[in-house]
Amino acid sequence: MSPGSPQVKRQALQGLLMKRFGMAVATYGLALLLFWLAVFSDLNRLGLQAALVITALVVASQALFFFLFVSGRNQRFADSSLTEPQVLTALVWHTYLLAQLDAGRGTMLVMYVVILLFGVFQLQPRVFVRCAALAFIGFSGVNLWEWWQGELGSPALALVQEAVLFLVLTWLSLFASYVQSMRQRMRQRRFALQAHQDTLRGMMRQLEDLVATDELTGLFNRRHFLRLAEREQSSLLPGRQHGLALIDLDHFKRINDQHGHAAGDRVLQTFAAVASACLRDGDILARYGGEEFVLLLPDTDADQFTACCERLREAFAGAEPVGVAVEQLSLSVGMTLLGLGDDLDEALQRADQALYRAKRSGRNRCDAAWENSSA
Ligand SMILES: Nc1nc2c(ncn2[C@@H]2O[C@H](COP(=O)(O)OP(=O)(O)OP(=O)(O)O)[C@@H](O)[C@H]2O)c(=O)[nH]1
Repeated sequence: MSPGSPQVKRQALQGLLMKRFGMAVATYGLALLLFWLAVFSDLNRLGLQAALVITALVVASQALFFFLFVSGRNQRFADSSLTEPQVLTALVWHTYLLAQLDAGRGTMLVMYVVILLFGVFQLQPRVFVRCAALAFIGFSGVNLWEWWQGELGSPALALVQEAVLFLVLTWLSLFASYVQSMRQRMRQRRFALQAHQDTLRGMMRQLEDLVATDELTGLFNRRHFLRLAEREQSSLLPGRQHGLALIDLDHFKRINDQHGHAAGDRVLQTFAAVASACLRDGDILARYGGEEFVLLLPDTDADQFTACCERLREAFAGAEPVGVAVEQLSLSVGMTLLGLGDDLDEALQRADQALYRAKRSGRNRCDAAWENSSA
């Protein structure tokens, strides 16, 4: 599984969500502690038994969320963090517990802020306002109900609490909206940056191709070939060898002189196309310079390599460059083998000497210099 794969990303996100849920549970723990302090200090209207039932229900609601996260079922929801349901559940519990308090109600108002802070970074402004409104309506409902029942101790104090809660919730909603717009802007910047990076990467690739490629034939150039050949040589297994050949088109000067430089170029392109078609994917063919080419055939022996070069020579002899009426095309090849400890320059010199012999013996042939290689 690669680090960037969707599964790994999902696992990392799930880990983060579990951590955040752990924070929420810890906050519940503290809130329940305060609740029980209120129960034992007679600030709470609930009896011991009712307090126990409420505590059990609160724990059960958190157990449900825990189950959703642990089983991965949270991922079936549009927002897998389940922030809104968690915040709403906490608001409902908190409002209920506030309703059971007498004098301590004002002090515990601050817990609304703690609950809503969980949604500041995750909830859309609209959803956040909805949650804040629920908190305010819930608290106002408690006060109104008690006032209606004639149980509200101090209506003036309740009014001040309402005003403070309204102010704090309004401020929090504005803050949440600001945070969301900042996040949106940062996300857009990140996308723009990623797009720039992709463009740069594409340009780098194009540049690398340009630096490695011969413009006329589309084959690798000499410098890139030497780099690839060294890499191939270092990956050779002991006792195995690569085939190395220098290929030179015969009487190429004559083609240029008789048909023009453009026709000569087309013959070079024809060779590149014909030779590429004769070779396999892992074989490395490059333009070594002028009308000379170099071939590296990985992991081969003298017989297989000779057969490959002969096939290539025959294929070129039968080629017909478009728009160039050349009587007879031919090439000469100098072959050698390259072992693990061999010097690449020396191997190229061996191939060059074999090529020289092929030319001297009348061209249109393959000659080999196996003798100094470990063949
Ligand atoms: N059209 C064209 N000609 C090129 C290019 N590069 C080198 N040449 C020509 O290739 C010719 C090579 O000539 P020579 O080195 O005498 O070799 P040759 O005529 O093939 O003779 P042998 O190799 O002995 O068979 C020269 O005339 C170069 O100008 C190129 O990119 N395009």
